[in-house]
Amino acid sequence: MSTSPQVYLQGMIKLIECPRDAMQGLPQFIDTAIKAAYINQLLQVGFDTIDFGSFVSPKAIPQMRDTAELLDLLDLFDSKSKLLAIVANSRGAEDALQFQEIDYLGFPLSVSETFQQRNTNKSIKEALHAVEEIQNLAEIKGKTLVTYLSMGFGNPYGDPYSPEMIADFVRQLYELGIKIISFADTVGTANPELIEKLFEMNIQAYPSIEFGAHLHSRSEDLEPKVKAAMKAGCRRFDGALKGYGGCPMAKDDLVGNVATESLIKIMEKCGHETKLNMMEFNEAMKMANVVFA
Ligand SMILES: CC(=O)SCCNC(=O)CCNC(=O)[C@H](O)C(C)(C)COP(=O)(O)OP(=O)(O)OC[C@H]1O[C@@H](n2cnc3c(N)ncnc32)[C@H](O)[C@@H]1OP(=O)(O)O
Repeated sequence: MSTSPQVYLQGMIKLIECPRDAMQGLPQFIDTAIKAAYINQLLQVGFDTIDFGSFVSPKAIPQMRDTAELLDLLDLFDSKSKLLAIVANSRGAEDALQFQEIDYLGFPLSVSETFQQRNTNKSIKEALHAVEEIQNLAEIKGKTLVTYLSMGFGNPYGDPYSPEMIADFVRQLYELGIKIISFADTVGTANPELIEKLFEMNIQAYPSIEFGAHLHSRSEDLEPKVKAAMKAGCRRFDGALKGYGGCPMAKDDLVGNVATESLIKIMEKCGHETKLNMMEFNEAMKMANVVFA
């Protein structure tokens, strides 16, 4: 049965561009000035949010060690985009919250015990405690914590997984006052049926929470996945130009980020105007060729 176009059209789409995710795993350090030039170009495009950097251990993610310096080089005054920085402990949150320019903190929570350890050296219990601390710190400063649920569609480590487990994580996050939760398909295991089910059950149960999709997918599989999320009411999508990147802490068979240009095409097919400046977007695409060469 085909889906009525109306299903896709309700509500504004938010596109979150993730240069941080695109860059973080690259072994050769990208000069801070080059990062800044690229992000400044992205700031001209009109994305809702730019996930631009992270305040984490430079030993864990060496590429992002210059996030504080990078901020000084960003031209934010004529951009409507908001900035998001990833943090993985209270120390990182305190560092990020010193910067007025940052609107959102992002925390990588995981439903996989193995991945939570691997990514943040914490158990899930410890990570949930960190979420609580960071949420409190963010609230004091009037900022919003976005919580990612990585391995949200299954994991390659053999850890337990079920949609009901996800619902339980969402309940706990709701009780901590979390307003935005993004389901991350960190290694690209999701299928359209699971995506629809997960978004539908959680959006219906928690209408006050904004749910997002941080998918990793081969481009040929992407459209049905995005449509499944949209059909279930998801209106927040993460992507990275040309599909660069992915989490370096994840298992070896990592699939890249969702290519933003593919997301835009799918949104347009579904009748959504993305309201992006496509001239600036095309400039950013040209720059990506150089930054990620
Ligand atoms: C799915 C995704 O894409 S998520 C994004 C990618 N993943 C990430 O960004 C997660 C990064 N992970 C981390 O930064 C780490 O696992 C941590 C910091 C959260 C925890 O690691 P731990 O080793 O337990 O931290 P611990 O507190 O023992 O400190 C270890 C070192 O990191 C440093 N460190 C800890 N937190 C921070 C921070 N927020 N900023 C800078 N340095 C830090 C410490 O000073 C210490 O340095 P030293 O060895 O020179 O003394």
